[in-house]
Amino acid sequence: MTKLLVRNIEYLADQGGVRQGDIAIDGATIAQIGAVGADWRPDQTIDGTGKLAIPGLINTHTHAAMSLFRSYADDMLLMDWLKTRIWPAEAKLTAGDVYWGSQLAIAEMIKSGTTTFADMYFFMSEVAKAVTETGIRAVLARGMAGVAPTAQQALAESEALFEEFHGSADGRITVMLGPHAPYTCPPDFLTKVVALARKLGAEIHIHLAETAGEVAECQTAYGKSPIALMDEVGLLDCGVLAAHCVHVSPEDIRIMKNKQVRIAHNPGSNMKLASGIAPVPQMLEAGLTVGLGTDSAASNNNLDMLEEIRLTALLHKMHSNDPLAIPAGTAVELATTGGAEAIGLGKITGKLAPGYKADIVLLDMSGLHWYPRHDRLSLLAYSAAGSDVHTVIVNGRIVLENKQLKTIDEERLIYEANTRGLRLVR
Ligand SMILES: N[C@@H](CCSC[C@H]1O[C@@H](n2cnc3c(=O)[nH]cnc32)[C@H](O)[C@@H]1O)C(=O)O
Ligand SMILES: [Zn+2]
Repeated sequence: MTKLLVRNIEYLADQGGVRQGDIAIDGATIAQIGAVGADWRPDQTIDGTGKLAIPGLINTHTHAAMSLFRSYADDMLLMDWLKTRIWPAEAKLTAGDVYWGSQLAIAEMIKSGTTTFADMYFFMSEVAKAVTETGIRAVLARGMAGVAPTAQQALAESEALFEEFHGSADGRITVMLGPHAPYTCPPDFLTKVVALARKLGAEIHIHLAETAGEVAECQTAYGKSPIALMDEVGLLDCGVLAAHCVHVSPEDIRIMKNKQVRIAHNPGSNMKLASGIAPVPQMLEAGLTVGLGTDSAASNNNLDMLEEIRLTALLHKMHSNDPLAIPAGTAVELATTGGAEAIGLGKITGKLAPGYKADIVLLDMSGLHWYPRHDRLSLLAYSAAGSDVHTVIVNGRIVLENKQLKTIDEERLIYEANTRGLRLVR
């Protein structure tokens, strides 16, 4: 097993605050942090001078391969965007497109400090292949629309994905079930999803209460909010990662707390699609687990989690008319520990602490926007940019070194992604 030493670095301590010290990595795991003794004999040493080590950021909700649709259809309403532009283009996707689109997203995520992402899409074995090859960590779900004739096939594919990839790639891949949303999955289909989740012991990743229209439609059709409807079909008993939850009532929040639903908050996507503002301060106050996500590059339009941290802090201050809402430290926590808990990996990633997986990002603090250094946490939340990311370690393996991708051929990737993206919308 390879032993690494990150020497003389400032790091975001598990106990809070920023400290100075060394990080010893043994294989995939953080062995020591703080003062590492001279008896630690590393195979490789990384000089941490002038850098800030943070836990790898967790992108709790995306559709990686949709990066192929970046800049194709902007400035539209969600339903119009999905129905007239995105779904027709997605109908032409091939397995190869999903592989290269996912690689494009993974490359962008690694370069901006994300070490784990939760994905919902199709051709998921291609995504698993890209994850396996590139070294990133991921929680994968085969997106399912519950309408005939594809519904049954989507369930079968989800089961096969779970059997083949859950726990694979040295444990870097986790598989969930991915019913797309209440408006694409009727209750009788969701009942089948619940049965499959129980059989496999799989958790669920779903879009919930994203727009006011979705909630109104659900009320009309079922006399219930999407959250209450999901509770009724038993979905919330499976362990749920719920994307958006923008339009939720205090009663919905109570149900979610009761059923320990974890939320993926996507401020960039919600703002761009004008979906609304999720009541994140109220969710946190109620004790809910909240992580941050980018959603896809087609509704964001990048996958930079440092931007989502900043947007989260700014959006909720503005919305609540309270500059004390979501302070810097909270926003960073949501993107690290909160995100890890949201995707069910809170025991292995999201923290720099002994025993946790070595999912570590080193930020280069030499840029002008890192001076003066009154408060590193403030600099991280409000001033840092994805382009400051210098080194990325996932599961103990260096995947970005001196801003260069170690597991991805960037030139080939750009060619494939560009030609494939343009072909899809021709
Ligand atoms: N509809 C697919 C499976 C869904 S995959 C995930 C889906 O989420 C869609 N998507 C992307 N962004 C959003 C969003 O913000 N809200 C709802 N759906 C989205 C995306 O286009 C993709 O179709 C099927 O036929 O099996
Ligand atoms: Zn989404």
